[in-house]
Amino acid sequence: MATGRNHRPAASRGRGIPEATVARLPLYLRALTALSERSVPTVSSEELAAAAGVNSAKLRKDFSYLGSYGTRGVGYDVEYLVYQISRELGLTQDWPVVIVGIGNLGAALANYGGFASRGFRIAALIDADPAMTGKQVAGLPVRHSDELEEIIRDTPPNGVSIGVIATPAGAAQPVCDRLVEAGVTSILNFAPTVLSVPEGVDVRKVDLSIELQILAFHEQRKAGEDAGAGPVTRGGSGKPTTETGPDGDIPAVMPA
Ligand SMILES: NC(=O)c1ccc[n+]([C@@H]2O[C@H](COP(=O)([O-])OP(=O)(O)OC[C@H]3O[C@@H](n4cnc5c(N)ncnc54)[C@H](O)[C@@H]3O)[C@@H](O)[C@H]2O)c1
Repeated sequence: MATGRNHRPAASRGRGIPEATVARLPLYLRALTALSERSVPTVSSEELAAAAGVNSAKLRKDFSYLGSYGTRGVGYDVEYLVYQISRELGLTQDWPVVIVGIGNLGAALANYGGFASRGFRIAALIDADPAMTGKQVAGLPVRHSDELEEIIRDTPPNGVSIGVIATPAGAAQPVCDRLVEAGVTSILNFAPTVLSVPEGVDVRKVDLSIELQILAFHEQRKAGEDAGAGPVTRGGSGKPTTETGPDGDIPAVMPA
């Protein structure tokens, strides 16, 4: 059974920010972080919307939920918005994450430097293969899955609440069950299977092959339009799109 620990970011839900807005906040944050790295002090809603691939009216509405309205003629303060969005997303605190399944994908994820810089600390790498135990991946020793529960419960300061599943599809549900039983309340699933979880547990699913299939669909449509059916439009919807995601039809990372 999931423990009573509340690992959920106090953020959004309690204050009634729509899920669609929450899903766009990381896009704004990514664009704002790039501006911040270039020491850009302020940004207009139009510029930021274009950089994030979101409609600017939607952006202004989203920011109103954060209580951020910008200054007419000046725009939004980049550093302050980075702070506000990070706080809203719960990124001002450190989130320990475990990755289960340290094969090709799990090792690539472990080696990805972008987690730490966004407030996610890899607490442990877990694999069922005894031959993997103790091997160093991304500077961490792989731990055997027999230790999974202990790792989830005992990682300081409050255990682990986020688990990444990168096992073969057949192992994903049992791994998910064990993670949840030990106290994990958020799961990022890369395995091509639909996970069932109890209420209160969030699952996000990443499937790059689905993204490719969506691109193939748009390519096919563009090819049809090129053949004379009408003007060529990006994304096939008649409006310019830089990215399909929370502002578009299909999320890049899907709820399970
Ligand atoms: N979502 C995507 O876009 C995407 C992309 C690539 C791969 N995948 C999926 O990710 C998964 C991993 O792919 P891969 O290429 O890394 O496979 P892989 O075979 O290289 O690695 C899988 C690892 O999981 C471990 N494992 C198996 N059962 C386990 C269990 N019960 N507990 C802990 N560890 C266990 C294995 O020992 C192995 O090290 C697959 O399900 C694959 O389909 C998804």
